[in-house]
Amino acid sequence: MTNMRPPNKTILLKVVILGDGGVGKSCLMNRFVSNRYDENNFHTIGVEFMNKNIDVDGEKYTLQIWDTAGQERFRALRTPFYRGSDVCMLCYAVDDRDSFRGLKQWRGEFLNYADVKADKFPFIAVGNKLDMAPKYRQVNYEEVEQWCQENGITSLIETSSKAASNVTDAFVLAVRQWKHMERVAEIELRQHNDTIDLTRSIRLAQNRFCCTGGGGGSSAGSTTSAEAEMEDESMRSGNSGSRPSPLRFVKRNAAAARQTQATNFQL
Ligand SMILES: Nc1nc2c(ncn2[C@@H]2O[C@H](COP(=O)(O)OP(=O)(O)OP(=O)(O)O)[C@@H](O)[C@H]2O)c(=O)[nH]1
Repeated sequence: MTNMRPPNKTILLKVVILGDGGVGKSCLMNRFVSNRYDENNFHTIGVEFMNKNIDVDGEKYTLQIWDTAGQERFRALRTPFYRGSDVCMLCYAVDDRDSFRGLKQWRGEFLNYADVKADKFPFIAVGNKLDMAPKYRQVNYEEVEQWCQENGITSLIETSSKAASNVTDAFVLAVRQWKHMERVAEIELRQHNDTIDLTRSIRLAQNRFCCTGGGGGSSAGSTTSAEAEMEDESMRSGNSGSRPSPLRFVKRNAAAARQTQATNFQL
């Protein structure tokens, strides 16, 4: 028994999306939840959230996605909502270098207000606006990958809400990152306790709950990614049978074009 979750229950995860104003956080959420894209989105004031059901690696999740205001003047309105998050998506736009530079500050703000440990929390970096013509690109995948490695962020993906590229994959990656952290926490817990006290609620890296309801969200309800069929061991390379060394970044689908670039954590 690896955890105390009853089988066939839906796991509710709070996913918070952070990043500079205009990088496309609201568009990302809307594309994922409703498959809609609005070229003339208004700036978010404070926070908004939407639910979406998704199956990942044979488990059902309801993602409660919190879209936050990126503009500095709304700082006080967004920060109270960081607590209780299970996953944090750090967003930048590939055509906006400042938004990449801002990731450090966003990560710091989140760690401060969510009150979680940096090395125990699942962050994922998301580079949006992948559809922009190459001449407008200001941020290279490789430099973000490097920054992620230096800051203990183990998942990176580029997306386009406009072109609907990699959007579901980004959320699947986020769930997998959460799952990975949960397993690490469980292993640590077992190492510290030979006997697990089943009457004690295990608060792993973050809050999480089980629920039986559908959680609202899109009428489309549950989304099943082809990748979601892969076992959680797919946090390892999908096309390599050998066990990779720990704490190493690899590119999934290395042969794929930039459009599908994603970095994932290696167990
Ligand atoms: N080319 C391109 N433009 C995008 C994409 N996503 C969003 N945009 C554009 O960027 C604008 C801002 O997107 P939003 O989703 O509102 O940005 P945000 O990060 O939520 O901004 P704040 O609410 O101010 O924090 C949109 O109105 C679109 O015009 C994308 O994938 N590609």
